[in-house]
Formats: sequence, structure tokens, C-alpha cells
Amino acid sequence: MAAGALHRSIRTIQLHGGSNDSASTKEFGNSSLKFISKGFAVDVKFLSNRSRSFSHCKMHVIRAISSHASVVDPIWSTSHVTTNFNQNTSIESSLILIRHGESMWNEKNLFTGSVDVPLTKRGIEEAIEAGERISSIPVNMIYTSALIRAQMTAMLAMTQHRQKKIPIIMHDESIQAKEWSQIFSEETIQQSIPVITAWQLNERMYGKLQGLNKEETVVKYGKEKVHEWRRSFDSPPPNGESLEMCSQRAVAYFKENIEPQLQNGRNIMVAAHGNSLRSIIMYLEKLTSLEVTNLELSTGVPLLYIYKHGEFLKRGSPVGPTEYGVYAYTRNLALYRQKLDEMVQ
Ligand SMILES: O=C(O)[C@H](O)COP(=O)(O)O
Repeated sequence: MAAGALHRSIRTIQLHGGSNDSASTKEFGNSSLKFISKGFAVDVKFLSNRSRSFSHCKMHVIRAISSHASVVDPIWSTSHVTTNFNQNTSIESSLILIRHGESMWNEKNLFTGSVDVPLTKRGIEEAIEAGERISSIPVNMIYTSALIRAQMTAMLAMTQHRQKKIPIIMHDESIQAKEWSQIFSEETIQQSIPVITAWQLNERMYGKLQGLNKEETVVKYGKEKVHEWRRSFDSPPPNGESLEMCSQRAVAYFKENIEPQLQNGRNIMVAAHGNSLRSIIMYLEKLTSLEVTNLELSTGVPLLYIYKHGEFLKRGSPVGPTEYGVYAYTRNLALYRQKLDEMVQ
């Protein structure tokens, strides 16, 4: 990654650092500090430590290396990833969206929403199959919701990836969690893919429908009402979130956290849910609130978008690693696949 890119990333840490990245008072007593933040292992020297607030403390970044190993991905070392920080319009990156595989409540046809239910055996198989489909598409970072069905899907899918890197969940919930999950081998870091979990990508909160059977709910409230709750943009289910409300957190998270990574040439997989992904797709494809009512996402089917010139180009779902079509979408994808082919020879 270019030095400029690192410094801009660090500036981002400073700007947003007040709450999430605040260092402990003990650490501020030193004139230098090492920490891992937003996936970067950072060495800093404090120029002024009068302020106790990390976000206001002046510092000089001595060294910042990606702790998100795949950001500097050897397979991409000659590609755009290292040279793309000057708003280079030729930057191109892949975005894979995947709804989790079948969950135990999908199987029972229950409204699930924010309830944290695991995958069924079929859901596990769907996730593995999804992994095969995307196994030759580059993935530098993974975002999942905070719910186990999305996390299982991401992890299972990555067991199939030809790059053989290891997805590692980033624990940012406390300073201790960050410290205790550090990795001390740069080589091991390079063989890892950071997995960022975010509640904002969770399924819409289904309110008083959670745990109810979908068919029984139709019998009780009528087909039309239930369809309106499930698919309309702005009618929330009782005490729950409408798609619009879900979109306010999911799309905001996407814009603030995921889109900048794509702009920097990082290839991203997002494993999330029917409605959080519907709202993100609505944004990517500029769908109207009417058009989004017809958008249905199957469990465990990955969708590919190419990000280029600030636009998201829909590329459907890759069929499989042996299918050539998808890799012909862009030269970079074809080259990536070719490098993977060469690696196994
Ligand atoms: O939360 C749920 O019940 C499902 O994952 C999505 O439900 P929906 O198809 O009713 O939106």
C-alpha cells in the first residue's frame, strides 16, 4: 500500500478515533505507542500529549503496516491496489454480496429478524457451494453482520477459496479484546483476511413478528398486509423496522465503511441478510421504492458487482470456478484467476 494511503488511513483513525480508537491513559504516558486500529498495525510518536484525547493528540506516524493482511496481497502486488490512492479513476474492485445460507428458522418458516439462529445442514452446504462459485474472485476484506448465520456463511464460503487465506474476525469491542487478538507474525498476517462484523448489517428487526410462522401470520392478518410488511419500503411490521429504517443503518454503514475500501481497490465480500442486502442493492442499483418491492434474494447465492469509475456494475452470480464468463468481465479478474491457476501448477 502506498505511503500516502497509509497516512490517509491514519488520518481517518485520528478523525474517527475519539470513541472507537481511544488509547488507554497508561499508553498516553509514553511518547510512543504501538496499536492496531482499523486493521493497521501502527507505530506512532506523540509530538504533543497535552490532550488526553486520542483523537486530538498530535502524532507522527512512524510506521503503519496493514494488519489486514490481504490489503497488501502478494497476488495483487503488481496491480492497482498499491497505486490507487490519488483518486485514480481506473481503480476497479470486486464486491460480492451474499445472503446467508438457509437458517434453522428459514427451514421452519419463522420470521427471524434480529434473532440469532444458526444455519441448517442445507444452509452449510449452500455456503460451501457459494464459496466454490467465488473461489477465483479476489477477496481482501470481509464484512458480516453480527449474527451467526451470516458469519457462518462467510467462514464456510472462504474454506473453498483458492487463495487459501484464513478469515480472521477482528475484535474491536474493547481495548483488551484488540490487544488480546493481536498477531505477531507479519507472514501470518499476510496469510489472513480480516473479517469485520457490524450490527448495522444485521437483518431488519422484525418486531412482534419474530418467532411467528409466516404462513400462520398470513392466515391471521391477510396476504396483502403480510406482503406489505415483508416487501414494502416504508411500512414497518408491528414494532419492527421497515426496509427504509433498515436501510438507514445498513446503507449508511456501507457508504461510510465499505465503499471507501472499494475506492481504494480492495475486493470485498459482504455476508448479510435478505433485507439489509436488499437495502444495499437498492442503493447500488439506484432502485426506486417501488422496484425494491420485487427484489427477492435467495439464501446462499453470491452476487458480484464491479466497482469502477464510482459506479457499481452488476455482474449477476458467478456460476462456478470453471465457468469462464465471469472472469471475462474485466481484465483484472481474468489476471487474478490466471495467477491462481499458475500458483497451483
Ligand atoms: O428474517 C427473516 O425472517 C428472513 O430472513 C427474511 O424474511 P423476509 O423474507 O420475510 O423478509
